[in-house]
Amino acid sequence: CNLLACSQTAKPANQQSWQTQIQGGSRQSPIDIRSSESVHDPQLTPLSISYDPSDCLQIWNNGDSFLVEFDDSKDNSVVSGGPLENHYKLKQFHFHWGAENNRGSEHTINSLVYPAELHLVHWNAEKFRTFDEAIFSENGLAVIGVFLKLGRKHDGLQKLVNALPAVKYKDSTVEFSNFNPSCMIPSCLDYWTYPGSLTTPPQTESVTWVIMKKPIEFGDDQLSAFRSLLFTPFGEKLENMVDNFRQQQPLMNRVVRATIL
Ligand SMILES: NS(=O)(=O)c1ccc2oc(=S)[nH]c2c1
Ligand SMILES: [Zn+2]
Repeated sequence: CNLLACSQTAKPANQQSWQTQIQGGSRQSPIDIRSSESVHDPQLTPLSISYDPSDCLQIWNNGDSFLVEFDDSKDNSVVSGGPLENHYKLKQFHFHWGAENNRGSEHTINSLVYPAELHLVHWNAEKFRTFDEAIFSENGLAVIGVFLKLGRKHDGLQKLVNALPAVKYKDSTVEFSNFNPSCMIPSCLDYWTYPGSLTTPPQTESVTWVIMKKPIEFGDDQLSAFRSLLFTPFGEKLENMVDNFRQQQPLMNRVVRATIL
């Protein structure tokens, strides 16, 4: 399923950047992935992803995005393999999107922007005791990024979309159960991987990024439901939750590796 060729050599990273980055940050996210500069690594095995829908707990509007949160007290929803040395537990997933269809994703592919991007956030439960400890630690997190493009309505996503009006306002939560995030993983498991950071504060450099090469499709009405959420709490000025993505950061001294499965 690999449609994007990648060469064997990695060119020197772009050292200049006009964009802001945390003081002294050398591995910030997101980045623009230049497929021709990615390095095919035959040692990258397929990801092993297994989620238990009964671990799904609630949806929370945290004022940045809406987080679908999972019970990480058991070992049922985990990712391993690929570039990961350990198994990582699913903590939450969320999205980033634009006010208009020409922007929204955080990562870009050869400068191509998608209207939205899904982040499945996992933490290294073999090395750390809690998620909060992991976000400040090397190899603490593994985030799977999946691009969303507009097209056919995504049937699996509709259950989530139907729950969004209940979390319209910042700091609202709603019970949400029996949802399997596997329905949002593309059938083609080819990916790029690189060492990076959280894309929102504290922007700690604790993330192994795994960006799926193929997007999933979802419908205009589903994206409109994302855009109907608010950054602001009940009773305050209405500000639609849109354009909640960070600008691309300099690659600096990093190589993006690619699978060809
Ligand atoms: N957008 S993201 O890089 O996936 C991400 C994931 C988990 C996070 O926890 C805090 S705190 N900020 C976060 C950002
Ligand atoms: Zn994110």
